[in-house]
Parts: sequence; C-alpha cells; structure tokens
Amino acid sequence: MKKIKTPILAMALDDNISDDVFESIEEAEVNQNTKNLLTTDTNYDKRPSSTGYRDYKLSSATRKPSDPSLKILHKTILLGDSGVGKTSLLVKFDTGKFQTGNFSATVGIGFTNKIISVDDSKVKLQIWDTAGQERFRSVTHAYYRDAHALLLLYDVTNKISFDNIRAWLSEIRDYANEQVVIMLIGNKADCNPSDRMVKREDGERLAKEYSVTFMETSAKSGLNVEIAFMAVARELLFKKTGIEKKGSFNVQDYVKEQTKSNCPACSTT
Ligand SMILES: Nc1nc2c(ncn2[C@@H]2O[C@H](COP(=O)(O)OP(=O)(O)OP(=O)(O)O)[C@@H](O)[C@H]2O)c(=O)[nH]1
Repeated sequence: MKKIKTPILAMALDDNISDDVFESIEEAEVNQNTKNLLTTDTNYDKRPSSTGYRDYKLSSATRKPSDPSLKILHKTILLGDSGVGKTSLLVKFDTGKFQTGNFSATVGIGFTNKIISVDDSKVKLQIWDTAGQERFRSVTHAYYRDAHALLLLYDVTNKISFDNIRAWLSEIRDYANEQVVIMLIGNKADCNPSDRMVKREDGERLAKEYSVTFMETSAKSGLNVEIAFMAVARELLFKKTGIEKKGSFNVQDYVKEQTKSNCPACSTT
C-alpha cells in the first residue's frame, strides 16, 4: 500500500479526539494534481504550505488504525472565501492553537485525519482544507463529489464573504452529492462588535433558507470549534447507523443544545 505524507498530518491528542497520522493513499485519494499543487506553487513562498501555515504539520510518525471500523473515512471539506479562517479552524481543532498574524493563503488542498469518539463509536473524519482563492476552484470542485460533509465558512467581519455564500451553495449543489451534510459557519465571532459586518440573525436566516445547520465559531478563542466537528461526526454516524438502530438524531437540535451555554451571541438555528 503506497503512502503519501502531506504537510498537515500530525495530530494533537485529546480526551475524546485522537490522532491518526499518515493514512493510506488509497483512502486519501490524493491525486497527482494535488501533489503538484502542494509542492510546486512558488508564488507564495519557497516552501508552499497546503495549510497556509508554514510550520504546521512538519513532524512525522506512522501508525496504523487498529480498529477495523476506522477504515471507513468520512470525508469532510472546509470551504469558503479566502481568509475566512478555514485553516485556522482546522489547526485550532487539531492542535488547540491559533496562530495570529501568520496569514498566507492555502495553496491547493490538503487533509488531516481525525478520529472522534461519539458515545461508544469512533468516527474517522478526513478533513480537507481547501484554498479559498478563485484560481484553485476547479481543483477543489473535483473533491466535492464524494464528500460526506461540508463546512462552509464566512467571516462575520467580511460582508462579501457572507454574500458569496449563496454562490458557494450553488457550487455545492452542482458538484456535491445530494446527501452531503452541510454546516454553515460564521467564523471570527470573537471580533469587536464594531468590526462585525454580518449579524448572527442573518447567518441563521440564510441557513434556514437552505435547510442547513448554522453556528458561529472563533478559531481564535476556540468558541464552538470542537462542537462543529463533533456535530458533523455525530450526524455522519447517525446517517450510517441510525436507520438500523432506529435511533433519532437531529444535528440542528444537537448544535443548539451544545452551543447555548457558550455565549448568547453564538447560538444556532
Ligand atoms: N480574530 C480572528 N481572526 C481569525 C480567525 N480565524 C482566522 N483568523 C485570521 O484570519 C486570517 C485568515 O485565516 P486563514 O485560516 O488562513 O483563512 P483561510 O480561509 O484558510 O484562507 P485561504 O487559505 O486563503 O482560503 C489569518 O490572519 C487568521 O489569523 C478567528 O476566529 N478570529
């Protein structure tokens, strides 16, 4: 089995979220285009980073998943305009860190695997961080089709990034699977009230219109970051097993419940 290392594959250990590094290329489906984008674009820096962060994910380790259920990957993709905080959200979730003032646009696409414990099950999310810049759009489209979940971000301090959400949703309709789980995320909720350009209610309204789950997050403060990925993991697990187990799970109710204690300005639809 051929292995490929991408720059974003080392993980931080957590109570219920564990690491899983250097997954097989069969599962990862990293194609040659991606490899090229990850390694040859010299417009940004001599050492391009698929994550936008120069020194993120340079360590290496090899570990095989011992649990056979972990062979099932749930492909989750972060989407949204350049600069909305996709990489920051992933880095925060993965390492618990926020790197301020270190913005360099993501080049192409790269992934991180993360195993999330949901009750007595484990869900393996393969989280793809995409470049928000227009010039990479045709590359990222190719990844939508087999995605199980999409986290679509805008920046609450950037109205244009919010206005572009409709266009993103239309692209998703064109390229993604109908069953894909979509979560709309207003990031940078830590901002000063005077910098906020998109009201939470506007995000909620748009999410309702498209029947998708909504929440506000902050990669800087960590607000709702784990909840966002946990909600996706739970929803995907429910979609896979819910019918057999005759259980019921409503992702919107889950998010509402989980986020209500965080802060009054960060609840959900
Ligand atoms: N205040 C604040 N700043 C943030 C937050 N998330 C990201 N940023 C900042 O926003 C800038 C862009 O963040 P990135 O994570 O690189 O954005 P991106 O969406 O990955 O951008 P592309 O790679 O170009 O698609 C960086 O300077 C971050 O430090 C947040 O939650 N709060």
